[in-house]
Amino acid sequence: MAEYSTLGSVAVLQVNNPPVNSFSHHVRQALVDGLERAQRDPAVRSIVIMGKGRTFPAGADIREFGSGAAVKMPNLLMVLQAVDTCQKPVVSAIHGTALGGGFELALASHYRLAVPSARMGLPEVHLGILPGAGGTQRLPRVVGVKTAIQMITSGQHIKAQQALSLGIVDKIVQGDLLKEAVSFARSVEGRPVEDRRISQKTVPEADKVDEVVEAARKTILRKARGAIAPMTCVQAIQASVLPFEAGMAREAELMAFLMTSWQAPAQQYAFFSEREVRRWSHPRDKRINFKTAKPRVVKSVGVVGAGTMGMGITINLLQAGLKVVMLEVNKKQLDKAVNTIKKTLSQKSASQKMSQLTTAMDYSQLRDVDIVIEAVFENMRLKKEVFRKLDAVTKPQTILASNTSGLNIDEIAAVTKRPDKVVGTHFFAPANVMRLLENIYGRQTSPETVATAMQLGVTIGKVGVLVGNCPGFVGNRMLGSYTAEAVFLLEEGAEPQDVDRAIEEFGFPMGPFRMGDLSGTDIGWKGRIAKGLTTEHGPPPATPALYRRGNRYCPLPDMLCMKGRLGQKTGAGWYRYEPGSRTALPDPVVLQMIQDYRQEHGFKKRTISSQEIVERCLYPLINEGFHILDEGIAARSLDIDVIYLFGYGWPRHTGGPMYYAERVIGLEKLLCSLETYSARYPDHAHLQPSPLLRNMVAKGGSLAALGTDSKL
Ligand SMILES: CC(C)(COP(=O)(O)OP(=O)(O)OC[C@H]1O[C@@H](n2cnc3c(N)ncnc32)[C@H](O)[C@@H]1OP(=O)(O)O)[C@@H](O)C(=O)NCCC(=O)NCCSC(=O)C[C@@H](O)CCCCCCCCCCCCC(=O)O
Ligand SMILES: NC(=O)c1ccc[n+]([C@@H]2O[C@H](COP(=O)([O-])OP(=O)(O)OC[C@H]3O[C@@H](n4cnc5c(N)ncnc54)[C@H](O)[C@@H]3O)[C@@H](O)[C@H]2O)c1
Repeated sequence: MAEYSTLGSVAVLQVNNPPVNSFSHHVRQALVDGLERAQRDPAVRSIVIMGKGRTFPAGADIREFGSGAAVKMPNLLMVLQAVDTCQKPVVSAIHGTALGGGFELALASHYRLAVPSARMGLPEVHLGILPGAGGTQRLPRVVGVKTAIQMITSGQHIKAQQALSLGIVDKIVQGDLLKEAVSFARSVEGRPVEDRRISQKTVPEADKVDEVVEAARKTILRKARGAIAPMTCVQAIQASVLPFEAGMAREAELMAFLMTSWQAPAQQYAFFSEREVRRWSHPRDKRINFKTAKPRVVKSVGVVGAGTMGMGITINLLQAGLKVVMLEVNKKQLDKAVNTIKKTLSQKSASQKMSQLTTAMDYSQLRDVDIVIEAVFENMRLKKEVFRKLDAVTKPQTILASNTSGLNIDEIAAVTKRPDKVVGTHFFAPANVMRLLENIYGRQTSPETVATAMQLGVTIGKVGVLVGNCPGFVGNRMLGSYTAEAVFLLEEGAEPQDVDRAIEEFGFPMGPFRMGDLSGTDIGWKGRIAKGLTTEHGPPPATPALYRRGNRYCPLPDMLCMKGRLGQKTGAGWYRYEPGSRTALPDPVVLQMIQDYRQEHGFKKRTISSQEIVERCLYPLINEGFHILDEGIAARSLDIDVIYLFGYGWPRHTGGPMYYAERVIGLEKLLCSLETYSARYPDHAHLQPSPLLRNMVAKGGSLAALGTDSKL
């Protein structure tokens, strides 16, 4: 609702709809009623609108979309029209976050005040829509088309001070917001409101709009990669040079187009799923769930191994204000890590944050930490050795976590006397940037240990997802079938750039081969050597070239590594790189290597369409997701989607692999395609449809109903 009160001549409308004061139908109704009442009351000479509790309204109530409630009268457009055309000055007083429709309400008001900590913006693009309550028409009238495009297509929040410099906010007020807003409202009473209406202004430098739009179009099309909302936002902004009513009509038309697209519900699902993963639970052990399991307090963390991951994890922990003891066996590496950490921490707080860091080469220095995160080489023998040491030196209550990318957590836990306190905390590179934290419980991990790992994720600003233990866990296990199929496509005729292009057009920031070059082609190679699938010099003796343990195997990635082509770090991988450049250039050497290989093994080169590339790479990945759900490794399909959205660059506008499978491809079609491909390639095990997928197609039922994500 919106609470109505008066303070002398000022009517105050306080939106009260926790948690974020979104514009649910009852709020809209109360605002319209409140405005009418204030208009009617001769004693009222000005109006203040603000949010109660933590924030100014954060926009439309997203849960109303698709339910019919968003269009129930009065809709948000009508509320804002009432504000804009009000004959008495309306002042929006902003604290917290004025987002989407909330910010649009502020723009429809005649004056805007903000506290210094307030932030504002139009993040609708992340929900697959546009600011459809006049945001695309009013914002350019204040800041110009260029800045409006930048703000709206990025969805970025700006701070109060920046809003002031852009002319969005009239004044930043210190102290009590209500008191300040009422005093400001009194000061403008009796002044004409006509020239305060943004809707009546014209867009600055309107004659340059087409030029600005054309420049923006190129960048956006390159960045948006299949998402339709960003460019549609630009089209709406372009219409802001028209008379206001005509621009609003264009905005409404484009909003309707987006609202009825398949991408908007996918992005809204992604928004809620990101939040839903906080309500984690073990699919079978009732004690392990977010409601009852209590975390231990973590103030200090040990990080073992100061390589790529240990360094990133340490930066992340320091940024969150935690104390860190970083241990490394190699002194040179330790010094290098300290230097990198210092450089990465922001100048302003570097020295304070660095004072929280202790470096160590002796394990006994870890004795007092609350949790240790191990990030040494991916080698089971070494991990066991490290965990034995950690078990011996740390306090009995210290939690021992491993950042392994996929080794068995139970096997690691078994070498300690505290298997209940052992957990997987799988960070993604670069660990201080990537938002995902895949937390893995083992057979004996206690509820308290799981809760502590999940809470640590919250403390350090990660999106934490809880999963079970299996080789590769959820993310890397699914990725295995994707990368395997990508190299099979090379055998048949595709070139690395064909595969990458198709996957990037689908929406990934990078295809599998460019990605491989970035992370280092030797990561997978070392893993395959450790598993005995290959050796540094080729296949193990007496091994058929194209099979391993009865499964189809493509040795091309091993051959690449044997040539010393380890990716960007060696200047050559699947592509070649000019010195100092990260641009992937197709390399005739690699293409010849692939061609020779095809000839040697009797593969006939054929042209492979982008559609086949996408299906052959993504369908087995999704199929593995079904196996994972079937085994209870992921509790819900949304957990898998969030892992892929935040850890693997899966395009957000498709909702994530499982959402995409069910709502965009359709399970029946997915099954049918997998059946076709597995009939064509009977020895590609990952193309065999999962029993769960078959079952769901046969019996019906939704992915959401398998888990607890019934709210979505
Ligand atoms: C606000 C935040 C920054 C707060 O972050 P914080 O981390 O503090 O908290 P959480 O993110 O955890 O959120 C807490 C809690 O609140 C839920 N929530 C947040 N925002 C909303 C919201 N806007 N609506 C509903 N629920 C919300 C969140 O899910 C959490 O609850 P949970 O149970 O999940 O844990 C941060 O939350 C944030 O960034 N929020 C989103 C802000 C945003 O994106 N705002 C824009 C919303 S869209 C909008 O405003 C559209 C308008 O521009 C235009 C509307 C025009 C309408 C025109 C007429 C109708 C035409 C439409 C046709 C419809 C078709 C149809 O329906 O059929
Ligand atoms: N690099 C990635 O992209 C990535 C992503 C996710 C997870 N991981 C996992 O993180 C772990 C670390 O990977 P990385 O890429 O940071 O490796 P890295 O080779 O960059 O660093 C490992 C560090 O561990 C140190 N070390 C070795 N033995 C040690 C010991 N006994 N005690 C203390 N330090 C020791 C090494 O000197 C080295 O600096 C691995 O398990 C890996 O699978 C890596």
